[in-house]
Amino acid sequence: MDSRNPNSVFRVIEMATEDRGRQKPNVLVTGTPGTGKTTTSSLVAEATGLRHIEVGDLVRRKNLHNGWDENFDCHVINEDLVCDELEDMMYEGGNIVDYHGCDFFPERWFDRVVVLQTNNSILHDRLTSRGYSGAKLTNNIECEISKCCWKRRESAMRRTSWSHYRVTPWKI
Ligand SMILES: Nc1ncnc2c1ncn2[C@@H]1O[C@H](COP(=O)(O)OP(=O)(O)O)[C@@H](O)[C@H]1O
Repeated sequence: MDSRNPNSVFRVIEMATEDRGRQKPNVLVTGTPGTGKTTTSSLVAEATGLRHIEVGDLVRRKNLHNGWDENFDCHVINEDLVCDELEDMMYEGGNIVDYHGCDFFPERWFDRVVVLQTNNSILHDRLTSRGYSGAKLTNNIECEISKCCWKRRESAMRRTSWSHYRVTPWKI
């Protein structure tokens, strides 16, 4: 998917609105860090008026975590606090939730799940330039190669319709 192309952007939303009775759809955008979730979600949100919820940012701003993981250089997310924080917004509908995991979200929240992937060497460069190294870098690249996010979607969101996109990097 070219995330700057309005046709492919709107296709995701059209498919979501068809699926359930909510007035506005809730879409989960998942994939390994660096695959383009935040970039794509914010473009879709801008084009559609849906609310973009970047879960990592929400966790930092609202302290929805159990401290800092020194090994992986990230917060240890408190899944219960995150779900409590999101529940009312998800009930209302009209959200694009952007997170690399999906297995702790209630499946009833979502009308569509979108899994993003990108080329592994591009992903490696993006994560390196983001400062990832050592186990954190290896872990994420291995996760992408073994399609972890895809598999998690399969087991955690098995009844929800879904799309998989290999995001085409735009030329700079
Ligand atoms: N389609 C794209 N083409 C080129 N660069 C992209 C594309 N999507 C994302 N990027 C770049 O890749 C990097 C990671 O994107 P980001 O949206 O932050 O990924 P994620 O949210 O999955 O961690 C950013 O520097 C972003 O500008």
